[in-house]
Amino acid sequence: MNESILVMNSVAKKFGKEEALKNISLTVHKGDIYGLIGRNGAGKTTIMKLITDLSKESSGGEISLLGTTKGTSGYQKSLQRTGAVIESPVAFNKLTAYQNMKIICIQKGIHNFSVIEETLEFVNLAQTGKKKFKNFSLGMKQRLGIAMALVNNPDFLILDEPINGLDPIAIIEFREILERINRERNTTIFISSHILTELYQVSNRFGFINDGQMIQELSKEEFDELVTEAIVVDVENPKAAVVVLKENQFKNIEVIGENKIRILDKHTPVKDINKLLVQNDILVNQIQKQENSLENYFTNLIKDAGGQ
Ligand SMILES: Nc1ncnc2c1ncn2[C@@H]1O[C@H](COP(=O)(O)OP(=O)(O)OP(=O)(O)O)[C@@H](O)[C@H]1O
Repeated sequence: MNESILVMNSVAKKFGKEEALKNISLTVHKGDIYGLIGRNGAGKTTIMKLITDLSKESSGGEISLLGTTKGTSGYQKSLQRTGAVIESPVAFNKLTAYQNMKIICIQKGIHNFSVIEETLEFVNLAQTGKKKFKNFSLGMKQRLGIAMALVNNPDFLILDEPINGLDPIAIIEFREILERINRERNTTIFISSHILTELYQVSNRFGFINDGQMIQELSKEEFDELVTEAIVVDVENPKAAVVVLKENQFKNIEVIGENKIRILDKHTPVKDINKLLVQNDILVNQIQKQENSLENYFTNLIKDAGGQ
């Protein structure tokens, strides 16, 4: 069975009379890059603040982190093995990346400053020299925030909306860094966003929250299964392709363009289609899974849960 890094069980949080979180339960497994997705005000930051003990939950419920329960003495030790960037990355405007990292090292009792260069290298900030934090791009600021959270090599990394406002190239760079942290440092990552298409690119599991409630938790495979509708094959001779596929028991096939056929059974193995067509001298240019839009899925999920 998968080892759990974070388990929240029926956790609630009220601000005055407002119920910001209503019985939230979620599980992050070791090795996950878990994407917490929810619109503005859904409760993402509140969840992260509860986990990191920046805020107290209302009565009932339980939070367990790296095998310890919040409220017990061991929890602080688990927090020392956790890095977090919540809300926006905080650093001194007039200091460089190196100087900001040095302050964090001192605060965390790390005396071996070689970790600074190493970590800055890891997040592609080693070449920023004398540039001050205030002159960094948003992507650079986010990456410095991560570097600061990584100095003590945490087992668990919490990142609140780190991809907000990044351009597509910065998102790709960001994804590569997260994947490296996850793979090379064995760090489990918990990351939030209100933009599913962006979170989709980096996460392997998802939790969808709306209005303080968990609507659905699922893996990327389960998610792909839900949004995939059909398989589209780009071939040189679509009519011949349909005949060959039908003769070999493939069903629900239609020609949808000059060079395209669509197979409405999303479970058909792509490699079998390719092999069969090539064996019958039909050239295949491309095979693609046709998907429902991710944002549509999210919007419908919220509607089904009673939101607008
Ligand atoms: N300190 C606070 N006092 C009162 N209400 C709060 C406080 N912090 C959060 N809330 C409320 O709790 C709800 C959840 O807020 P939270 O910041 O967790 O949402 P979020 O999903 O992180 O949103 P965003 O994407 O805008 O950051 C909101 O209705 C918010 O107004």
